[in-house]
Amino acid sequence: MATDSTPAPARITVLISGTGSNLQAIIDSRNTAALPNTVIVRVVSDRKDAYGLKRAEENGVPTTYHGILPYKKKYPDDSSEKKFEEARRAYDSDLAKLILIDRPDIVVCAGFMRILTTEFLNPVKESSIPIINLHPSLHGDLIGAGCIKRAWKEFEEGKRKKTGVMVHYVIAEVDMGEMILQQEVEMEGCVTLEELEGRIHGVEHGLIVEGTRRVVEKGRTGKEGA
Ligand SMILES: Nc1nc2c(c(=O)[nH]1)N[C@@H](CN(C=O)c1ccc(C(=O)N[C@@H](CCC(=O)O)C(=O)O)cc1)CN2
Ligand SMILES: NCC(=O)N[C@@H]1O[C@H](COP(=O)([O-])[O-])[C@@H](O)[C@H]1O
Repeated sequence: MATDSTPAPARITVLISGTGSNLQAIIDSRNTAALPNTVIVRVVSDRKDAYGLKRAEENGVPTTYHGILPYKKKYPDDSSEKKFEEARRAYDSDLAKLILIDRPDIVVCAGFMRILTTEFLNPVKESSIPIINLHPSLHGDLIGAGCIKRAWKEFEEGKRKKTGVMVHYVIAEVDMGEMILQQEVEMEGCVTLEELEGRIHGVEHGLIVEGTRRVVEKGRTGKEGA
């Protein structure tokens, strides 16, 4: 409830597909100096078994499972060129309708493992709602899914010594939207992939909260508070 002095809390919708450790970081940061005056209005997962749904439920956050299967059954065309294109577009169109009902001020992709089509991006953009994504690579370095494993392979081959994490705006071109902030992660000294994953996740949890705060702040004041 807004009062004359305190604005209404910024409304956050989070999209997930899995464990939800980054969602947990956002949950834990609500209404702290790290993420002041915020409320998570919904968590949406494309995977029914995503542990992040449980994290949300345990913290009183509304959840929705939005699965692709009914769309693949309705639009079964998996021909080589189609690749369930119609199913994906119908899925994304309904996903946009679903999240717009909550009137979010920001949509955060926190381990959401689907490429979003313009059927989702356009309606959300028309509502002037920013969409941001957490990505385990530096801007313009590695693109798409499986970046941590790819960075590790190149490290083992002596082709790289560092990787990183970024938070960026989501546009149609995957992982190429304007960077909001990023942080390098040194790979030297890592003996296993799991060790690198631990270093990366440790950086992610801070970056996703700060990236969300900056974009929320920009929505409030017009300036991204760095
Ligand atoms: N249009 C955009 N969509 C998404 C972006 C983006 O920047 N633009 N960021 C991603 C997150 N992401 C990397 O950060 C990412 C996630 C998933 C994939 C991918 O190839 N997914 C496959 C597999 C889907 C499945 O498992 O069923 C796919 O969608 O075919 C690439 C990048 C969020 N989306
Ligand atoms: N391309 C997107 C991508 O790879 N995202 C990655 O998914 C994981 C989600 O972890 P979480 O479910 O524990 O938050 C995170 O490592 C995030 O960087």
